[in-house]
Amino acid sequence: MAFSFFNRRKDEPETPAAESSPEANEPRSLFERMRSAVTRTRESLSTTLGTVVALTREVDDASLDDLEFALLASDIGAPTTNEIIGRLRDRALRQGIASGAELRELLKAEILRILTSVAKPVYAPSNPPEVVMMVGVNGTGKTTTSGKLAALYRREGRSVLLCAADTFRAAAIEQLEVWSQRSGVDLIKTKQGGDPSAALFDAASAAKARATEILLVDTAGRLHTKADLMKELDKMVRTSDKVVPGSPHQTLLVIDATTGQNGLQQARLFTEAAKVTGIVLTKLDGTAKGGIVVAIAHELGLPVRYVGIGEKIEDIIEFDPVAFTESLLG
Ligand SMILES: Nc1nc2c(ncn2[C@@H]2O[C@H](COP(=O)(O)OP(=O)(O)OP(=O)(O)O)[C@@H](O)[C@H]2O)c(=O)[nH]1
Repeated sequence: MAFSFFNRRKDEPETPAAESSPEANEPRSLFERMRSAVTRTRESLSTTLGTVVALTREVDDASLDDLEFALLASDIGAPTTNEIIGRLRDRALRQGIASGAELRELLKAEILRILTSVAKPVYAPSNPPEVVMMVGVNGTGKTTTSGKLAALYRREGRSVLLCAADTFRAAAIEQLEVWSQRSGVDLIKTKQGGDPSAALFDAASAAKARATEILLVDTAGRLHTKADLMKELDKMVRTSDKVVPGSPHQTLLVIDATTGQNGLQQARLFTEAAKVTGIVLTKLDGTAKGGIVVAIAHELGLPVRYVGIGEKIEDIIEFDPVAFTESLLG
């Protein structure tokens, strides 16, 4: 289990919370940060779950119906909820589960099973750079995630380069420039309205020449239905492969957790059009729809790699199925 600690760099801006509370300056464990990120989902789940799995309550059809309702309310979605409830019903009958506490443990095991079944290790290529592209619809947090990841990898001691290939949105390049300064990571860019593949060509060539370990590519927001923008994405992939054969090594689809089932639907259509290797789920901090993590794993078969838990530079954590499940139901 990767319960790692993250420290704020000295030159990063402090938050108002950090100024007012001495504990806020202490590095928090991944588990604590995950637990705080899913607070709203946990609270919403536990209102119903609390009564369903109260120690004394018997496991019957009515309690399973209540549980089904609680799971749907957290945006786990109908197909995933049905699968979980079906398996819980079987096991409750087979194993003679009589108490809510045991049912809670079974539920945790089911969620963990779904999340770990899609977890895959990421292997860096033998020759740098590893090219990682951020893709997704508008406003999900691609630029912010690129900046946060640049800082995270830097803190881990890896060399990083940023590429501003979102030449579409007016402020995207300037926004990434700010993240580049904050994280101390160089940025390769072109002008607004320029060809994103040209920026990527330059960035991949520079990363190769400098033997930079990771090249993070921020791309423009696009819908899978916009044929011209999807063609542009194809061109970027081909360009990347030409400069660094076999790349991009990772294509991370950035999804906004607050959009819940809508985000899942967008993701489904997006994965059909682009070769997505993993998910970054942003804005988990502001939503009671954290169950979407489980739906993504079950319905898309894709691992969630990172979750965004706020707007600050350190507000990103590597997704850990055990930490997530314990935070939600522990
Ligand atoms: N609370 C919270 N806000 C976030 C998180 N990630 C991103 N945001 C905010 O979401 C908004 C959109 O983020 P951007 O990074 O600009 O989104 P984008 O995907 O690059 O946008 P386009 O280029 O238009 O597609 C910004 O206000 C971010 O601060 C997160 O994990 N939590």
